[in-house]
Amino acid sequence: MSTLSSDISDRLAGGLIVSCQAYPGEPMRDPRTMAQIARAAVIGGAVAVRLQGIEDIRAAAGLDVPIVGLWKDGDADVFITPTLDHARAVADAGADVVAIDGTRRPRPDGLTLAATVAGLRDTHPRALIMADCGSLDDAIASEEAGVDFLGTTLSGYSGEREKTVGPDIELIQQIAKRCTLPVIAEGRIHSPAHAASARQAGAHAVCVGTAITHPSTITGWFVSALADVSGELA
Ligand SMILES: CC(=O)N[C@H](C=O)[C@@H](O)[C@H](O)[C@H](O)COP(=O)(O)O
Repeated sequence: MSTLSSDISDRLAGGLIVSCQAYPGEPMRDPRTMAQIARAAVIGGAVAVRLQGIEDIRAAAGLDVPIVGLWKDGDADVFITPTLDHARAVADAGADVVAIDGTRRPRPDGLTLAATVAGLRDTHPRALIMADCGSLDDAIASEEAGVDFLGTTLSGYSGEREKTVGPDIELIQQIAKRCTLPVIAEGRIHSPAHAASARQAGAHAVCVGTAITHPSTITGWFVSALADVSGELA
């Protein structure tokens, strides 16, 4: 592990990364809004923030925590920072850690994951790389490809694993046991208890998005709980 990588890894250790994302067409889809949410998360104790899109990453510059940046683009299966050009643009925008698709699926630019990692290292040696994986085999391949962090982001979304209710604790355990790199647990961590379980399962850090930064979904959780009670009372 390089000095740079171990510095950031130390800052993330045991901590919470907050993913601040609004989806196309949503009212909060605005870089200034996302930067404000990111600042609020830092005040709450986040050790890093995860931001989607070049403008959102730029808008969050100057925060006192590392930025994990990604760029969701395209209609292909591989859409999280899908190509080397996307990865370079995310690094140029100011991300300390570039999150890229870490699955073994074909990438839109035809490069392998290893070639993508090597290409980014060539032009942006200071950028660290997080592989967003969907399975243990993805994580093993990503580690071999030379990334810095292994995320469970795509578990339940890449076709290799069931979409668990809550985090995929089994996958976190499998990766932590089999791989050497730090694991970032991400995906459907919907409560502090989920976050604690992910950490206990071997995660180096835990990334939460929806449950902190997506008010429409959170509102929906409350609305359906009330609807369930109304059904029982009827
Ligand atoms: C699968 C995919 O596209 N995941 C994205 C990755 O950046 C985001 O939409 C998620 O919100 C993020 O991973 C955090 O997960 P959760 O929102 O479940 O806490």
